[in-house]
Amino acid sequence: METMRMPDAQQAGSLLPQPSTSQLSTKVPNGRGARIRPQATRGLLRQRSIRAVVEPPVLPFEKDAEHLSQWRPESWRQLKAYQQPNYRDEKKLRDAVETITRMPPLVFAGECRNLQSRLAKCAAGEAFLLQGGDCAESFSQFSANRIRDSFRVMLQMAVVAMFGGGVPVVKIGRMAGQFAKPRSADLETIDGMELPSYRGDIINGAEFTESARVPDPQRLVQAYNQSASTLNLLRGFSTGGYAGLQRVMQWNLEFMGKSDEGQAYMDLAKRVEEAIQFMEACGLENDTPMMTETEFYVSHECLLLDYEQALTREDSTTGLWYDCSGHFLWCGERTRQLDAAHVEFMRGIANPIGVKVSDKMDASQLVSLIAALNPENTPGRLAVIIRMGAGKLRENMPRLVEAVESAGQTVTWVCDPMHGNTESVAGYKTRRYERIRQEVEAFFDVHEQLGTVPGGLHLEMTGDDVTECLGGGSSILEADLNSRYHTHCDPRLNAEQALEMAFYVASRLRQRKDRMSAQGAAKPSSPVFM
Ligand SMILES: O=C[C@H](O)[C@H](O)COP(=O)(O)O
Ligand SMILES: C=C(OP(=O)(O)O)C(=O)O
Ligand SMILES: [Mn+2]
Repeated sequence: METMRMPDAQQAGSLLPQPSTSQLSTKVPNGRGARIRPQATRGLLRQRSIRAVVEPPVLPFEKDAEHLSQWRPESWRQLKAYQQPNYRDEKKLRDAVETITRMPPLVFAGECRNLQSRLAKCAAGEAFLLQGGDCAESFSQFSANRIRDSFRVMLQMAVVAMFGGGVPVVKIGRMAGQFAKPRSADLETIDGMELPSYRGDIINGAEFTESARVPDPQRLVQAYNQSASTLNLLRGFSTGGYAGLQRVMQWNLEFMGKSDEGQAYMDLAKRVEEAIQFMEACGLENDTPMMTETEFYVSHECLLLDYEQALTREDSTTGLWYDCSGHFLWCGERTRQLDAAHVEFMRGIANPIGVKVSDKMDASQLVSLIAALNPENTPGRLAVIIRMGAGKLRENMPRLVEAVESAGQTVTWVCDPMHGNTESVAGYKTRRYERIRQEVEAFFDVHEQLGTVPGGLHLEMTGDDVTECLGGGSSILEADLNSRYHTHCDPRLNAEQALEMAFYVASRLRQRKDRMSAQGAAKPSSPVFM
């Protein structure tokens, strides 16, 4: 049986920067490493005889096998870690980290490997990733019903995209760990009063009081416990019958039945049900896992490195390190510096990972970052999550995609249409559905023009009937924002808006599939997962 080895308790618990050791022998005294070219990428360029449009990447630290073998869960401590809290009480932090270090992993290495193979299919255009959930999970809004409702909308969206678009959908929740938030500003001012910014419930409280905003290490343990409960319920829903395809009609949420999206969903679900009945008449066994279960993975931003280190365990089967806080971790736009702590941590974990990329990224920088995070160029290992804003994507994404393609790098291209489209309206942080849809449209258009693969969609969304994003079929107006604005950080699509987006994505996936079939290039999708 597969087991996970915990990092040495003393090392994991040691919160002080480790003294320079042989681990990072290529480091030069100023903290930046020797600048050499990555072996893996050079080899690839030779093998595939692809001419790079950018100079081969130059990395701040060596990426050879020896260096990777010297990586430790605490190696990041030697580099600058952005967006970390300043804990006042080191001892309390050490205790909290030690508590989590002794806790069981939340996910297993084998699950992460399965997900990676699914994501490789997304990179190849044989499946599509749907990743969604809260901007910030919270302690106060933690409830079984909320988890169920978000899960249920994800199931509905997946059915729409699969039946409408004709491709398998890989589902990943921003759930069971999505607590830590990077912020643009360290301080927040309200009515002349200045306090430290809210950084997510794993760090401090959202209430605008001095005491709530003090980072509290005990919150790490609470976040771990809540993640464990959330994951437990999600595993129950996924495998206990709730997610069985025969229940496709029953997933419609109460309040959606009356809306246009709810009706469109019911029409589609009816057709799915008929198709299942037809297949049953043909002899399909309806009690196989394919019909009664679903695969559902969890993810969050790999931001709070004390927490991530404490859950990083060595997999006894492969000897690789997995961050067992979630199946998939991503590096945020604000913490993706090549020479800093988050990239150092993430390059050493074997989970499938992602990196957020805005229009600020330049092409050679991206090629270097990809080489650092995926030196073996393993399909499914790395998702590049583009978040540029509807206006900027058409102008800025092509040069990035072209550079990565020319370098022979395989990534899963994912669209986050949320974070580049945030605006402030009537004192609320909001996003317009139309802008979000336009960014998704631009993402599909650019891939179509370049002949590359739109691999997935990353949304901030909820199963609740919130009024946080404007527009969509449900026509949320500016005056509605204060009615059900519940998010602790960024505005989310509500269930109707999310479903509407799924119909749009399905239409683009269908067009793509038809185009590929007409060119004789479509590969049969393997229906091994839903
Ligand atoms: O979720 C992402 C970020 O944490 C969030 O967009 C930051 O918001 P801010 O710009 O208000 O700090
Ligand atoms: C912080 C987030 O995104 P980004 O890093 O793209 O701003 C997020 O996904 O919540
Ligand atoms: Mn967000």
